Amino acid sequence: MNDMNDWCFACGPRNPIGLKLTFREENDVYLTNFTAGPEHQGYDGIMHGGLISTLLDEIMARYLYAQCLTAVTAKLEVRFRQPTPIREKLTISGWITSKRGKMVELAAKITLPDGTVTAEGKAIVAIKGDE
Ligand SMILES: CCCCCCCCCCCC(=O)SCCNC(=O)CCNC(=O)[C@H](O)C(C)(C)COP(=O)(O)OP(=O)(O)OC[C@H]1O[C@@H](n2cnc3c(N)ncnc32)[C@H](O)[C@@H]1OP(=O)(O)O
Repeated sequence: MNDMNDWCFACGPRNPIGLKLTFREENDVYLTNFTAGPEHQGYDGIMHGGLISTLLDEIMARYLYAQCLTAVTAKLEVRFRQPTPIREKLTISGWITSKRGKMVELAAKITLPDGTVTAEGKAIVAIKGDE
């Protein structure tokens, strides 16, 4: 882990075009909030699917980083359940579902203020050694 991690697109405080996510943990669930703007949309008013995937990827892989593990996403699956609107406060949550050696399986979701789930993710995240 080094200072260049400060440039992480999703959470790096130094990245001028990054999302600058900040995180918290509650009852073994890792959480962040994000409100997308027009610069994050694909179709008018709808968040770009690639960035939705980024939010889900980040909440899962970074949960392990927060546990002082160097972790990289080995597989990411996204289910876009319904359009994710811009200008609404999103809650992104992630949690561990199983561990198999150095591979950790996690799940995640994006929720609107009214509780609607717009997207779900599953990931296999690999714990890297000190090599
Ligand atoms: C403020 C600062 C913040 C700092 C920022 C912190 C947050 C960052 C969050 C961003 C997260 C990302 O996007 S990370 C960036 C995107 N991801 C990457 O770049 C990862 C690229 N891929 C890799 O490096 C590699 O493929 C690995 C490490 C994932 C796996 O390679 P490896 O270690 O050589 O392992 P390998 O021999 O291939 O496989 C070992 C065993 O794992 C299994 N295995 C391997 N891959 C998979 C897979 N996808 N799904 C299932 N199983 C798999 C194999 O079957 C094998 O089992 P067996 O047959 O032996 O039983």
